[in-house]
Amino acid sequence: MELVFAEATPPGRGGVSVVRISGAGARQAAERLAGPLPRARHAYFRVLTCEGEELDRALVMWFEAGSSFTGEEVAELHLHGAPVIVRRLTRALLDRGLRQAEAGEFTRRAFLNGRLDLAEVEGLGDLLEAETEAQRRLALRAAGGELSRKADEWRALLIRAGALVEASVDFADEDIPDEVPSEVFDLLAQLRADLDRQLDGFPAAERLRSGFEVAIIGAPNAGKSSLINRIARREVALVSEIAGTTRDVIELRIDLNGIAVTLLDTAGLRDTSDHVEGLGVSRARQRARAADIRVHVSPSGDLDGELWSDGDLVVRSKSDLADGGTGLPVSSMTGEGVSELLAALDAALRARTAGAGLFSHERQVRALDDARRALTGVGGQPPELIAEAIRQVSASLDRLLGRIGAEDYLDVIFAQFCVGK
Ligand SMILES: Nc1nc2c(ncn2[C@@H]2O[C@H](COP(=O)(O)OP(=O)(O)OP(=O)(O)O)[C@@H](O)[C@H]2O)c(=O)[nH]1
Ligand SMILES: [K+]
Ligand SMILES: [Mg+2]
Repeated sequence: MELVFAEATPPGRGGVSVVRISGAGARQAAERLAGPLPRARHAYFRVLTCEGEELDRALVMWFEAGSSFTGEEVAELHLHGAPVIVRRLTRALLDRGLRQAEAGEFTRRAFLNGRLDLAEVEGLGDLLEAETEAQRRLALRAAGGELSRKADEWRALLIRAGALVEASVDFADEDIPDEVPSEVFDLLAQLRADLDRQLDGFPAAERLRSGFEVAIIGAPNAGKSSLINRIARREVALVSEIAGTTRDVIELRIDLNGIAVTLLDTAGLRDTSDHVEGLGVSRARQRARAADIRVHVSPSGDLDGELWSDGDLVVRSKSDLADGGTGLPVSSMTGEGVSELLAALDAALRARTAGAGLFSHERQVRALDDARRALTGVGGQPPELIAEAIRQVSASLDRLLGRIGAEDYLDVIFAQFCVGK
């Protein structure tokens, strides 16, 4: 593999900037700048020199192939965190024929070298993007190999079942039908139940990873935009006494006690002859339907019967103006009821995350679903068919971990990584 390098820390000023070099010869490349670095995984404080000129004083270390992040020989230079130093070093490394790494290239190399499987790569990508505690926790489990261990567990079970099927085939006597031992069916039923459980837990896990959507809906002037502004503690949406102020859907990303939530402020729902407002209203309905929860807002505590879904919340807005009525009293003017509303939302979302599984990506679930399909109907067939089903499930698990069929997907996933990762 070609020798590549990149700044592993975010570009800009900081305490330190770390430049990582990966590939055969990484140590030598570092030694040309820093002098001899006899021991792997030892930090050396060195003067870096380039063309006889001092470049920086840095902490330098290297890792042998097989015990680094990428699996290749890696050197790390911990420089003073000034962009000008990184630029000077970049020039020096390019002059020496090293290439700048592409986005995600270090991780891609780690994957190709078998240091990470695809589920771990996805977890790592999620970890870098995590904004809330729930996202961080879920991503860390995936990056730490929990999905991979689950797949290994399933694989062990398949190997045992496969061996039993194999042993049941009596090659000597082709006239007597072969009996598959019942343990095989027990093992496959166990696998199937586990797959079911993980597939059932996907929607909640997916929401934990990507966030829930909560649509604030109601008639014009109900106070929807005022409410989202109150929650945001800033002016994210225009507010006016004119009915039909909001047209586009306005998104506010919040961290609700660790759960990522996107609140949607929407156009007031009504029949209108105004073309543009009409576009806004149909957009509002569409997004409201697709949302996980709708918060129905009106001064009387009414709800939109057409869009109502179990688990939705009802807010009686402008509670500072009038008493009585149904729904949670909330005033965006005084702030009354806002924290109660957020608490209710938190409880509603938390209830939906209760059965969250480990698998949170569509790609992973497709592989699990294939595996489950291969097991469907496995019962009284001849051993050859059962053996074939076992092979198919194995192939699905290989796809899950990216051992086969990942080529097209790799470019997509690594493009989301930043340079230096
Ligand atoms: N007193 C009082 N007035 C409010 C409250 N919330 C909103 N208003 C007023 O009600 C009017 C409409 O508020 P908006 O937040 O624009 O209502 P909206 O539901 O977003 O309206 P559209 O975008 O037109 O559908 C504005 O004049 C607000 O100042 C409240 O809690 N108390
Ligand atoms: K308004
Ligand atoms: Mg509005």
